[in-house]
Amino acid sequence: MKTLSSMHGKDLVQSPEKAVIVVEDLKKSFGENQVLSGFSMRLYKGESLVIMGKSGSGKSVMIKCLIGLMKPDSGSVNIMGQDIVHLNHVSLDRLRADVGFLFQGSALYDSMTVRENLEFPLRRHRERFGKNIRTEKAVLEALESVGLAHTVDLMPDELSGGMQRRIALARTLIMKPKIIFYDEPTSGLDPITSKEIIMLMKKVQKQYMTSSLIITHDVDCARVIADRMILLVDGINYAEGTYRELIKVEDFKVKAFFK
Ligand SMILES: Nc1ncnc2c1ncn2[C@@H]1O[C@H](COP(=O)(O)OP(=O)(O)OP(=O)(O)O)[C@@H](O)[C@H]1O
Repeated sequence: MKTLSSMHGKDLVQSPEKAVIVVEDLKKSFGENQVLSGFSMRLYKGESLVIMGKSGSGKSVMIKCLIGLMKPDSGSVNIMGQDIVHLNHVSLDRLRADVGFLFQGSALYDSMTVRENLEFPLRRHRERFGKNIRTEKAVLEALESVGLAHTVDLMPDELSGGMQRRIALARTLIMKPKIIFYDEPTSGLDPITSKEIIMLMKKVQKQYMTSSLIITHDVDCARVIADRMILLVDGINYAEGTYRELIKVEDFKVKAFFK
């Protein structure tokens, strides 16, 4: 099989020691259905890496293997120096505090105010911040970074879909994660709100100096945000490169993404 994985974005420093996630030769099957058949990737510090794959290509399976929710059949996943596949629950939970998630739907708790929604992860990971964390300050800081400090006492159903997504991002940011996983961050949003979310993701990436792994179908989102992209096809990292590099590739499986 022809792979195009040797192409890389040129602008980022991609020395191995700068990798915050290293995935090697990940394989996962369900019975006869081989979903991942040797997927490898690296996410470098400060980078926005977009992974695209068509529906059913195994993006969710891959993410679940990355965060320890699913065990791969073989291969390795290393996040910030820790071997995820063999990590115990306690260490995994601790590591997950360093990794923020913004998943599809990004559900807020309907019965809690915005403030309570943001306080929730702080309480859950109290040992990370100590007893003396100034909760109110942390909540307002996170809300300010998504431009929604004025909503602190509102309930989720008083907010638009785009605002709810931004609050969910604030709830992720309050943990000061080193890596953020975004799963379809613009799904279900209109084009203008999608653009706002993408610009916000770019802004917080700089402000919080995070590394981002973004799963999306949205080519416009990828074009704007990706420092580098990986196309997941046939269970492998079929093609890798910047948006500009990939749109020039004369391979029908790659071209299918940019039609
Ligand atoms: N727990 C499971 N048991 C059996 N098969 C599964 C399981 N989880 C996923 N699969 C299969 O793995 C394949 C990939 O599914 P996955 O959800 O990862 O796709 P995806 O790329 O995330 O798709 P989408 O973009 O539509 O969300 C599918 O064929 C799916 O049926």
